[in-house]
Amino acid sequence: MCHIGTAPQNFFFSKISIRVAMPVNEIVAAKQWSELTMEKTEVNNPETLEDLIKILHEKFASDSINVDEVKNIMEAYKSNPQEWKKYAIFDQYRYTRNLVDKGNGKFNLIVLCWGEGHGSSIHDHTDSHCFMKMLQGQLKETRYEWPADSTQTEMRMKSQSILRENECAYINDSHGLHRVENFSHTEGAISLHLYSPPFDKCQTFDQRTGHKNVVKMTFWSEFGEKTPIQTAASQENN
Ligand SMILES: N[C@@H](CS(=O)O)C(=O)O
Ligand SMILES: [Fe+2]
Repeated sequence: MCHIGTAPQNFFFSKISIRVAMPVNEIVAAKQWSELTMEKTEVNNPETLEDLIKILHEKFASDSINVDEVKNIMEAYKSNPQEWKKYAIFDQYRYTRNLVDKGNGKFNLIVLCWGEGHGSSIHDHTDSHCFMKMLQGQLKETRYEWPADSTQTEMRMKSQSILRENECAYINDSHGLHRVENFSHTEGAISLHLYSPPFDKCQTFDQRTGHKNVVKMTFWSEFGEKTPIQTAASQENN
């Protein structure tokens, strides 16, 4: 009985005395610690596109990245059209590539706009990481095996999947090649791609023969401003 009666009193007393005795610098340290841990939870939950870009800059500052972590961060950003609409510039004839951020030279972040029925050729990703997140609508991704050299045969399909709003897919050349298509006849689709390291050329492949070509990739707009028409860019990936 006695023990039960006195314990809370002691506890109460010691709690008060710790508070009073805690030096100011320790209180500041405790506050900073709690802010740090709060920041840690925010890392995986970017609230805005600007927030997402800031986090990506931090993650790509080091020489190695964690693919699953980046994929999770991109998925955690909940698409808000107000934040990306200035980059979403469509073309009537083919999908467009709109540069959003140059990632301190470590990555390119690009908004791709796919009109009804638009799609890419089968292509590789020039030994880079490729993250692809849906901002609006849906896209179909078809993956293919690399063709053997000097082949003349139909390319072998590996898999097909539908990417839905806010989902993020990942591919690199070791996973094979892919083609991406907006299969809707009535809606556009918009995706956010991150390539690291950045590249401006890739190889495209003929589905019937496996023959390849190197193509230059251009931006339809940069930082929300339409790029002047480039007449030399006749070979494109779309
Ligand atoms: N990798 C393509 C888009 S997609 O079809 O993955 C590009 O950057 O143009
Ligand atoms: Fe691609």
